[in-house]
Amino acid sequence: MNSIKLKAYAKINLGLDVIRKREDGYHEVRMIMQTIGLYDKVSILRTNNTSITVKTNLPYLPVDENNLVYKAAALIKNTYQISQGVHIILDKKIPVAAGLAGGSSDAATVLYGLNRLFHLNLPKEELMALGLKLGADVPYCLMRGTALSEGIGEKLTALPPFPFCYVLIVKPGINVSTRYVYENLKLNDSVKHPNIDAIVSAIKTNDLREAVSHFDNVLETVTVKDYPIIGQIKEQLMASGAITSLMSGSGPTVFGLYDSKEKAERSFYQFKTGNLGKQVYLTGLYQPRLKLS
Ligand SMILES: C[C@](O)(CO)[C@H](O)COP(=O)(O)OP(=O)(O)OC[C@H]1O[C@@H](n2ccc(N)nc2=O)[C@H](O)[C@@H]1O
Ligand SMILES: Nc1ncnc2c1ncn2[C@@H]1O[C@H](COP(=O)(O)OP(=O)(O)OP(=O)(O)O)[C@@H](O)[C@H]1O
Repeated sequence: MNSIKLKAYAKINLGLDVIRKREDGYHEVRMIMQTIGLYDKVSILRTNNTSITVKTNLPYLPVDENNLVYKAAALIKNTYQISQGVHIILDKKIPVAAGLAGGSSDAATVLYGLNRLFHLNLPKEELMALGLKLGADVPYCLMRGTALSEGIGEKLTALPPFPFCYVLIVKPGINVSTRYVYENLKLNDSVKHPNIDAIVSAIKTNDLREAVSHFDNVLETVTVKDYPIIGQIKEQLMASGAITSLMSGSGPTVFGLYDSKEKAERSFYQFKTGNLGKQVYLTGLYQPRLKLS
């Protein structure tokens, strides 16, 4: 096998709680992770030289060692002393710096792809440990589906699939860095912590309404205040008949879940023709896990 073509799926957070700030500056979290059907295409080709080269459809993304796909390839090549080069073609559709783990998923996909392309037969645990060096969301992106994520994102527990819903993704035309949001989070007594255990229990009993009633994201306390457009998008999603709407991760993307295709499509059209969303996608929850040994 000289090349491989893969899909790197985006995630949303159905619940996100921050427990405490650790001594190393990272935060201990408890999150419900969910893969959605929006993906980037990643093609990896073995080459006749020793270098890593990257090509992407987005002119503003780096193609050097600052791109997460480059970092993932370099990590594999250095760790396992692989001299042969690779060319990575990255076709991005997942909005960038959006809270959808686009870069993390691309990196996870390259780890997975190179494991297969170079017949490394690395066990899941080893791939996930490598992934964690690239970003806190990368281990989850190697798992996919519905999961509880703890620690800084590396302690993963698979959950039963969340009941299918249509997902409307709305990213406003603002950029918010993950680091900024965590650094500006104030974990004082007035912060309302979501009941992550209640979401886990409701998922286990397949109770959609009960699960949704506990959805919340503490990082909204930073962004909704700074960027009122996030609150406006949430309001429009709810007014359009969404079961719930929430900011994903550190934002600024907001998602709405729908049990009706018709309502989701009508809302999609409303956002597409309005001025709240710069990037708008209609997709669904995506449940298959990535198969690892
Ligand atoms: C917001 C989420 O996307 C929710 O899934 C993740 O918690 C963030 O995951 P990520 O983007 O893969 O995170 P990284 O690339 O490892 O870290 C970006 C920055 O976010 C902060 N960070 C991230 C994860 C975490 N548990 N605590 C943190 O404080 C750190 O300041 C770090 O410098
Ligand atoms: N392959 C990549 N795709 C997207 N961004 C990348 C990539 N490689 C490096 N980056 C850089 O990483 C930054 C974060 O991008 P990304 O799209 O992963 O954010 P995110 O969706 O907010 O991630 P998360 O949800 O994990 O916090 C961007 O500013 C971008 O320049």
